[in-house]
Amino acid sequence: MAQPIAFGYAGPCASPFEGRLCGDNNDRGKGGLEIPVIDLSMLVSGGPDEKSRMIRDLRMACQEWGFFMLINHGVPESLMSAMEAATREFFDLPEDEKRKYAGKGVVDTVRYGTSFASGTEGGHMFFWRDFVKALVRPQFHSPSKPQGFSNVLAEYCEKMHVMGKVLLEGISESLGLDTEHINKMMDIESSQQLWAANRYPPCPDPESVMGIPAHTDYGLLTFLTQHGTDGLEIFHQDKWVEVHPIKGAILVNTCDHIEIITNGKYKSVLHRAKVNTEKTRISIVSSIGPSPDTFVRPIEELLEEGKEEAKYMGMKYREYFDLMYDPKLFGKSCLEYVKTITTRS
Ligand SMILES: O=C(O)CCC(=O)C(=O)O
Ligand SMILES: [Fe+2]
Repeated sequence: MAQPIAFGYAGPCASPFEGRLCGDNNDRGKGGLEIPVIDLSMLVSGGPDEKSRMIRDLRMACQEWGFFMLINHGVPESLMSAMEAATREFFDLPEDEKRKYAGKGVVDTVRYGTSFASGTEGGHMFFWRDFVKALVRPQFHSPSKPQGFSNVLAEYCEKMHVMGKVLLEGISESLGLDTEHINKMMDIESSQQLWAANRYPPCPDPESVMGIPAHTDYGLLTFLTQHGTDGLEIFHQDKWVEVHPIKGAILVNTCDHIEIITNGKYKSVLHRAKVNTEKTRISIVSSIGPSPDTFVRPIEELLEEGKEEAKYMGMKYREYFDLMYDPKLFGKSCLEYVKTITTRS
């Protein structure tokens, strides 16, 4: 069934990572559940028992949550702080400086948008945020200001890419596949990697707006940090669950392309960001995806030797992008479209 587009917004990219928009602004139920914690060092340097426990935990986290906190992830705290400081500096640039990146489409390699001025992407009343995004792989792009920003960005994204590859090795193993299966199939060295940051200023009436409405992300995995101010919520067992990450942890969620290649064994999880009355919230997000030319389809080995039907249509990653902006979706998410199309013929 088609998901309604939140707030009637039909333009591209409420979120730079967005694969699906849905829900409304009233579903503010809270769950008191704790999301899983995964220790990446167990995969890299743990003994055989620790490693197999980690893989088992990872499988559970992916199957039951699609969301987890990653600790001992190998991204230095100093680099995470430097990225946060550089991001704040970017948002503090004069508006006309940022407006240079106020493009319109998915092809823009660096893009800025704000809900607080008309004529920029994101410029509509029901979202309460500014964002900036940069495509950092296969080719590296960055805002040229503030000074030093691009160096921090390059180092940060390199570390995130390395971390993402290791995690995808673990995910391959959690599915009973060869360690390198997903990385090879996705041509991860030429991965499309995206970096983005969101700034949500304090809002006098936080119940009437959303920072970002409910959506899924379209890559393979998204990595998110929220720098001391919570606001992220994930949809879990029919409830919105607030996320309160451990200090220094990176939040990971499985995205549309993990759902596609696993033929739905691991799901792309809905999430959204709330705003508050008091504090500006910053979230920094990066995603790892297939290379743009990779033909993505459910992994053959997971279809139980032909017993299970592929539930998702195969296509190149770059075609999925085009599809996200195609009016033929009629408000349906791209993921639903590639899913339902296999049952249409
Ligand atoms: O700010 C957040 O917590 C969520 C951001 C997000 O989901 C996105 O940028 O895709
Ligand atoms: Fe997202």
